[in-house]
Amino acid sequence: MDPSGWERYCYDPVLRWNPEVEDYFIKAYGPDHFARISKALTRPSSYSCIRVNTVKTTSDAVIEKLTKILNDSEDGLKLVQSDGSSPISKCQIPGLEYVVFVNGSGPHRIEYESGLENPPKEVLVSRKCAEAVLRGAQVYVPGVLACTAHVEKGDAVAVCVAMEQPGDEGDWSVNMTRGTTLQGLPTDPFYCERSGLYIGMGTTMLSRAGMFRVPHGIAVDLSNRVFRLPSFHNVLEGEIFLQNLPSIVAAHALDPQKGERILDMCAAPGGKTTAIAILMKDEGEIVAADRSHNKVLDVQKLSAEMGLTCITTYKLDALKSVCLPNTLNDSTASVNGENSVLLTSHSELSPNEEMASDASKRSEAGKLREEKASTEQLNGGDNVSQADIRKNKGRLKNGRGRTQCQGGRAGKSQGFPPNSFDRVLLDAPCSALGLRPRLFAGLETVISLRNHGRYQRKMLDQAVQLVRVGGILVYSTCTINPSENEAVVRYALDKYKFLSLAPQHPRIGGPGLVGRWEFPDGYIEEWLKPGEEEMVQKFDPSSELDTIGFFIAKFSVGSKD
Ligand SMILES: C[S@@+](CC[C@H](N)C(=O)[O-])C[C@H]1O[C@@H](n2cnc3c(N)ncnc32)[C@H](O)[C@@H]1O
Repeated sequence: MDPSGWERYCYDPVLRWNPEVEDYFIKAYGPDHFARISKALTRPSSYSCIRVNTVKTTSDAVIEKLTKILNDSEDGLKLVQSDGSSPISKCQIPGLEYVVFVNGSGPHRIEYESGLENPPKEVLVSRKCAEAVLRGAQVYVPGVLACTAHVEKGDAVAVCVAMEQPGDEGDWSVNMTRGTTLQGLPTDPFYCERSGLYIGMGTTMLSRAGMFRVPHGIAVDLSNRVFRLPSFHNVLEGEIFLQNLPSIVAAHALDPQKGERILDMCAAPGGKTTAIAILMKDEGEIVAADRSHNKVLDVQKLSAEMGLTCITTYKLDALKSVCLPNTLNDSTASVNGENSVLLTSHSELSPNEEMASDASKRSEAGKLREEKASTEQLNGGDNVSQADIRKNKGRLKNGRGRTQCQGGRAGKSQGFPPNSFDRVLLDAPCSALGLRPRLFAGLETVISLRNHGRYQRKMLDQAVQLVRVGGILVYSTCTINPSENEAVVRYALDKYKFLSLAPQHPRIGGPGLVGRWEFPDGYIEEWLKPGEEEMVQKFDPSSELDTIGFFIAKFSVGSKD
């Protein structure tokens, strides 16, 4: 293939940001570091991280089973490392020996079998589809946007990505009608824009007509990928959980102890909840709450699959997690020693904060829509009717199962009394600007980023009240945005003098950002003070650990008087 062909048919994406956001991140990280972060975000981690359910099995047993599974699969052959060694290994970080890594590989240079003179047949997929494919998924029918004419089942095709393009008014869109025909010629829609956005070569499982006619199924079997990572979909269910390393570390930072009462305020789908339960050897009580009813069911399902019984799930808005004792209503007060079905004292949000809350809800809604597997409908509201309270009370009296895993219903909670938990995890909803691979980041503005921070501070206000004196609060996000990380920590430490940053074990992330930033509109954001930066963990996607971008702060709760 000629050199210009290589340039076109390769994978070398440039992450697009809102210009003001880019300026802000460049100030925060420095231009070179931010360029490295931006590049790292466009790639998947080079390994899959697997948390072993030590309540059911051991890492040695899992390694043995995975080795067999990989050896038996076609992918496995491709995963064997260049020196012939196994791609599967145990994590060497003390305390994390129950974590197993499976190395992938890439980026690989793919032979697209033809070049500019004789372009390959192509299938153009949505960005979300491409991001999933880069993580190891197949190309499914709903993700296909366009395809070359006369493609038949069994044809070899190059798969490329349709990226959002800037509009005249600072907006972004993919102006492409599903079913568009590609010629592989410069006259094609988005011909130039697709350059450097080829993610692999595969074999069509359907003809072009089939791809746009059938509702689901695999459209392309992508056998030759830019990144090769094994897909562990439905593998060793209940025995393993695919989880990013920083998320596992967040559960360790909480340092849960057997017999304690722990609240996970934004728990779904339950990755950290189940990690915490395993660290507690399934002894004690973990209250796992989430705003979304369907997502709470996911937590129940995961808990049941993993055989964990110490998890109680509730549908609860984290902004309304605290119920004050003077709002107790006899008819809904604690039943059987449970103190979760209570009338709630809700803090009113200012218009700005309503906006923040709405923005965050919208971004959550956006994320939800994008999750192909999810069938969830956003819940219309979190208000609890008297009928619901009566029903809930009845269920409790009749003796609810501890994990409520059966029956497909999530108990609604109206909040918990202050100081009622030993430890609280607030793994907050966030801009998710640390998740990898990410091919586009243009939608977040400095205002939306700040609004995420406001929403998180409101949640933290609730969390602080729920931890008992002497207890622990862990705050985490999966974003690189300082407004949602360091600025939230600054807010917490300045507002609540009884909070102090506590050391975390293990500490494998880097330091947080010290300083402040004045936005062009005059808004000043304060980050950490000197001496605080080593107390938090900031996982840098461009660092050697090769993780997602993630942030963890651990607070000790002193006397609240
Ligand atoms: C980052 S995810 C949590 C991931 C989870 N901790 C895990 O490890 O699997 C954030 C979660 O917050 C939930 N959420 C968003 N707003 C919420 C709110 N106001 N109250 C409770 N949960 C909320 C979302 O439904 C989402 O499941």
